[in-house]
Amino acid sequence: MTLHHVVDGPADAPVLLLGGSLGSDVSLWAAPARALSERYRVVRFDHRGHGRSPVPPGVWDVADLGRDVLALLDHLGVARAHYAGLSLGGMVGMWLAAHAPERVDRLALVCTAAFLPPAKGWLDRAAAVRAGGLASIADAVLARWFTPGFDPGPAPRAMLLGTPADGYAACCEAIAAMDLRADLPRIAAPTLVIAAADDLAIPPALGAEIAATVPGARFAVVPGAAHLAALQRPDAVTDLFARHLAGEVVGDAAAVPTATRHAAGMAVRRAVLGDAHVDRAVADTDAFTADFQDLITRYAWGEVWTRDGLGRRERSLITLAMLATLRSGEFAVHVRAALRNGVTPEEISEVLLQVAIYAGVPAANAAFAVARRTLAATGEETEPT
Ligand SMILES: O=C(O)CC1=CCC(=O)O1
Repeated sequence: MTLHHVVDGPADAPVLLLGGSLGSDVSLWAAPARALSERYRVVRFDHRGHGRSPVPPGVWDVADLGRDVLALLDHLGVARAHYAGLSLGGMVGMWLAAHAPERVDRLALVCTAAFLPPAKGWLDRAAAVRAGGLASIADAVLARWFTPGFDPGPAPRAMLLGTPADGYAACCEAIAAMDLRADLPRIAAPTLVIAAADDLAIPPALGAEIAATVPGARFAVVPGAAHLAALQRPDAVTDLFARHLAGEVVGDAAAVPTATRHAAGMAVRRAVLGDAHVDRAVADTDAFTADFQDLITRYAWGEVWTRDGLGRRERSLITLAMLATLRSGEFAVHVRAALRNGVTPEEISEVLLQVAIYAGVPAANAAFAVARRTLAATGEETEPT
């Protein structure tokens, strides 16, 4: 299978591959290709199941999409190329740089993530598209492609609606199954990660996590753009590509420590609260709560829960006492977290006795009730045996 592709620029120039997002085709890159083809042989391609590329039967994963790109390079007789990809295209770029490092020169990753839970959201979207076609999700997708008030004209909707439903759905399923986080430290290509300031589909924090984990990566944020930054701010994206490909040090290394805290916080938050809880919190995040979620992950989880001075078990005991005293709705979540951190039901009971003495019997009484229900739901024994 050969991916549909469009080539611009001199035959003897260095090759730049451009891979697009879910629901896009080669037209996504028309403006950057026009500018960059003065210096590069720009090869824009449609992922399988997209644009004019074939839609192979069956399921596939991001590795299959990456192998399609390697086959395209072979078809073109190109040993090594620069690669830039947006969203799904960036996911393919991370896979390529980690699994075929000899084929990737410089790498640019735009509005993308190495891991994009919850899987259920992607599987639900795939099912909706298989049942009702792209029209059934078009308004929701377009609302996140551009910032409110930006008029992209009719072309992006037509591009999305022109995507084969089976191809789109299979790529949603590939994203549901994707976890490239372990690949990131292996990427040796000089990497520029670009996020869009107003991207609600893949917020800048996820790009920052990539930049924090890929050795030596730089991070830049394009203002005034949402997810399809290549269409909304082609000038800014093209400028960053051009400078990065020319070897200029582009972007902000200072953003990386913040990203590191976010990545570390997210890892601890997942270990303590569980993937299901964190996936729900991430999925519920919107423009109103995004900054708060970022603060919690970076500060509570990335700065305090990660400190060495106390173990997670001790932090859980203290947290239970405080949440019980405050009669917080988060108490049940932290009962489950405490079990994960090695606290026993007997110790939870001791904590609540202490709460009764120092914070008051009513607070302890309410917490005992919640703790008992929560422990029963997790299958923990609460009666003396
Ligand atoms: O369509 C979206 O919601 C955003 C997105 C994720 C991967 C991709 O290519 O687009």
